[in-house]
Amino acid sequence: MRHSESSLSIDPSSASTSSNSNRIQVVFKRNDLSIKKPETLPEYVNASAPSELASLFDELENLIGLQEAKKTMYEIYALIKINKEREKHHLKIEKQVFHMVFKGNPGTGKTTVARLFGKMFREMGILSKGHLIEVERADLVGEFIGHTAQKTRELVKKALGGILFIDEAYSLARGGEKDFGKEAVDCLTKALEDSNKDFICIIAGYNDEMEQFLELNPGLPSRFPVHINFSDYSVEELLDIATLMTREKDFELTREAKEKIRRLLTGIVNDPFQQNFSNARFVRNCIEKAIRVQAVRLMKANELTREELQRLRAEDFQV
Ligand SMILES: Nc1ncnc2c1ncn2[C@@H]1O[C@H](COP(=O)(O)OP(=O)(O)OP(=O)(O)O)[C@@H](O)[C@H]1O
Repeated sequence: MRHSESSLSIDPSSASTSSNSNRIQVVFKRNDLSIKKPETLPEYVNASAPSELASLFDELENLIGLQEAKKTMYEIYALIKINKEREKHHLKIEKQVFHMVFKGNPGTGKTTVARLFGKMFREMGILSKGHLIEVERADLVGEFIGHTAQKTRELVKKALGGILFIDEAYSLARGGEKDFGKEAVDCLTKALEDSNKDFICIIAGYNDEMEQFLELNPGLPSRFPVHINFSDYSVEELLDIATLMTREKDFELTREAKEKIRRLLTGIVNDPFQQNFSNARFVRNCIEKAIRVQAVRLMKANELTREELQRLRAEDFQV
């Protein structure tokens, strides 16, 4: 991860002209913070979701960007509602499978959304518990014959009632035919076959590698019918995330601090040699570091006002 500003930085105003530019933008006010948010929450969700679910929809809606994830959840909610109506009229209801593929770069919100989806599925009656079991290759793959199947089965059991989230799922395909990763995939495929099982499996990772992973076993693509792309955030979205994160921690960014972060992000996002940029996680790390730097600065101050304790200044962002 690069922490230095790039010499290739461009006019910040052009940084926001991403693929998101044709979305409807409204100014969303929560407390006293103004963040531009796309207007997406359909009226039917507002009107019909019970309170616990409505507050989870709010939580989803308040996440910056993530349009595909939001749209998918609105569709699933509508489907569940309409199925209930069909039931009343004795019409057939096709049971849909909600195992999903989350495709996107690091820090684009995949785990955050998976955790929230779990709770929302619980409230919608799709899952009984809604918890998230997050695993990676080492959790699934064993060291001797039979060990992998046992480990995988145990994790599926733990995930019952909730979500089994497999991060960097393609690493299961890393070792080829002889690797125990293949055994894990086969075992998982079998668990997914049982559509009555009360759990949802989400596999996550980078775009291309996920496509290759799905080709590994002919049974896999049809078992993961829901695909969600997690795009890299634009500079404006990352700045909105920075504002949200600081607010949630009871801090605030001065105008100069925001400009400094904007310049830094513009440099990184437009750097053609930039690799492994971790999107919102990079922003979180920057803010956490700035909070430490601010603490040292404040230790030298004569007087500590409430405002100064909250204020993150440009000089606190030492990159
Ligand atoms: N849209 C968003 N709004 C606010 N915060 C976000 C958003 N997306 C991500 N974050 C924050 O960024 C951090 C990284 O997010 P998360 O772990 O969900 O990403 P990820 O895609 O699962 O990353 P990885 O693939 O590297 O595991 C978390 O602290 C999360 O709270």
